[in-house]
Amino acid sequence: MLIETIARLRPVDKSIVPQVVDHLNRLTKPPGSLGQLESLAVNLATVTGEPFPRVSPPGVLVFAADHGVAAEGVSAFPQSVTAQMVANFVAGGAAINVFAQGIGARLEVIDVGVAEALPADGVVNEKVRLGTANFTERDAMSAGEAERAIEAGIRAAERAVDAGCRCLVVGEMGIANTTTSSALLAVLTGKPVASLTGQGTGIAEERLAHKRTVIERAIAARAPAPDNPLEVLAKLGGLEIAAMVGAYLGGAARRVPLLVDGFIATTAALLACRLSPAVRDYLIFGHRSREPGHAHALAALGAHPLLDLELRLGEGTGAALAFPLLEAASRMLADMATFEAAGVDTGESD
Ligand SMILES: O=C(O)c1ccc[n+]([C@@H]2O[C@H](COP(=O)([O-])O)[C@@H](O)[C@H]2O)c1
Ligand SMILES: Cc1cc2nc[nH]c2cc1C
Repeated sequence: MLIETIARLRPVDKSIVPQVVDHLNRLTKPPGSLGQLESLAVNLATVTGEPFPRVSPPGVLVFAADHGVAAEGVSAFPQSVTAQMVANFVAGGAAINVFAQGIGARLEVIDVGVAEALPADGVVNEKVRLGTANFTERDAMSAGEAERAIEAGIRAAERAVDAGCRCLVVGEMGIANTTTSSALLAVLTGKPVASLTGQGTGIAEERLAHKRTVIERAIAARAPAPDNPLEVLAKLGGLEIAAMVGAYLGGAARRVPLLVDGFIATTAALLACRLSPAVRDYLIFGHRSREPGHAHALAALGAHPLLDLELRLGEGTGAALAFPLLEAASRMLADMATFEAAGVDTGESD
């Protein structure tokens, strides 16, 4: 399924660009005056292959899993919070529930590896294993498990598109997953661990040095080949990150715009692009996270996020908050009057 999805994935069709730019320049505004909203509209057209792309309704996918490295004391919160927050997602009380409702999204919560049993109702059970192993001691998971988690993500993206979603917001929940993401990024980018490691849920400054040491020790012990993204993912984790990789691959194969969230989501996006570079064209970056490593992850993808609200929550919240800008770009193309139709005189450029 992974191989077939990658084989189906094509770069976006740029032949539509002149038609869309021409239309944008006929709309009742000085050419280019809607700035980044205009480039966003062009992007949406190339992704979907439609001159009047539609992005509603969006689908929000929240992948949850636990991380064995939590045992090293790298998070400000205990591992139990992952399962408890999944229960909160099901009950509708988390930030992502509120923001998803605000944009009329279909929300799905997928358990790919929460360490505890979860209620059957309201969570898609794709549990690959009960959390990853502590990667300071052994590989986080096997290559087969990484592939199964990726495939759970592909299935989730396909379910959302089959249900009518025209844009995907990909989010996550997993205590200690900033440690995993920093380790992944250090290997994938070759940048020093210190520059990629931050406070996550809010560890004290003193504990940050310990978090860095844990990551450095783990990378030295696991020594994954940086040019083998599946090996990097299996050795360092995590299960929800693998599933997000799958959601990006599956969504790109179905030609829907993919809204990337914060630090963890961007790390997964980088992995997806290493597996299949064509994915890059489908990614729209929702926001810049407060987590310091996010800037490096964004730079590795040549990405410029839409919002900078100093968020550091995850769950897909920053991406969901950026969705109204995509909706605005889509409506601008479809609903604005042209100079001709509105009887407005054109300017010097025509
Ligand atoms: O999205 C981000 O940029 C982000 C930055 C910091 C923390 N988080 C969230 O916080 C959790 C990971 O933080 P930590 O400290 O446990 O590694 C995980 O559930 C993420 O969703 C998310
Ligand atoms: C409460 C809480 C909510 C979260 N949502 C995503 N990561 C989180 C981490 C914590 C601790």
